[in-house]
Amino acid sequence: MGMKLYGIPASTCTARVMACLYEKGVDFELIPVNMGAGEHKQPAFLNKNPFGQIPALEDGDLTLFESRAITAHIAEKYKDTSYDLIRHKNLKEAAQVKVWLEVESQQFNPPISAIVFQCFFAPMYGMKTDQAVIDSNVEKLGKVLDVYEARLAKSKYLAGDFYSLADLHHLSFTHYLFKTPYASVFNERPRVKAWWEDISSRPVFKKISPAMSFGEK
Ligand SMILES: N[C@@H](CCC(=O)N[C@@H](CSO)C(=O)NCC(=O)O)C(=O)O
Repeated sequence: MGMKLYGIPASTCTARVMACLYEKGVDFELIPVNMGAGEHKQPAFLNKNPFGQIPALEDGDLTLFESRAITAHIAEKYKDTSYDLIRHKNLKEAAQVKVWLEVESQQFNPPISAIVFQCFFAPMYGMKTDQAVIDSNVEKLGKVLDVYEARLAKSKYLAGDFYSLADLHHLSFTHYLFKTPYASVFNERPRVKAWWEDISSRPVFKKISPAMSFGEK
């Protein structure tokens, strides 16, 4: 029985897992969760993720949640299949992948998720967009991307001269950022812009990006 991924393709964190599954060529069944009906807060789903958030993954008798833990499991389980996302044969390269995986989660994700929330979810939930929150997080994201700009002067990708899970983890939120008026935070940094164009030109991104939309123009 194949893997079951619970979530929706428009969700950044579900799309992060789908990108990893596609990159590894692993079959899976996507089981939609009806967020509008609050299905993710019902007992059946809370049994899969006690925090009541999508995605969750069932891999045989293993049930996982947290998208980055799920992708790490997939990348490890299928490390000898298709493209090596975690450089498991080279301890130093693998260590750099671990660093930049954390950088995405700890430094990049907080500001970019705040901007995406304000631009997409606040209006959707009938909340007023807080421009001050956007402005401060665009500035914060800019400082993070200044570090990326310097890093990408030394290596083609974040963890080294190889595409890795660390780059892949950036795909879904950045896709949404480019739908906001704040794409300049990427485009005004030439190496970051070139890096984004490179990683978003991979077939995987073409598979996940069409569904990532909340009905915006
Ligand atoms: N750290 C977790 C975040 C999951 C998350 O925010 N999921 C969102 C949808 S993705 O934008 C979600 O389920 N939101 C509904 C809610 O939080 O109630 C992960 O990486 O899996």
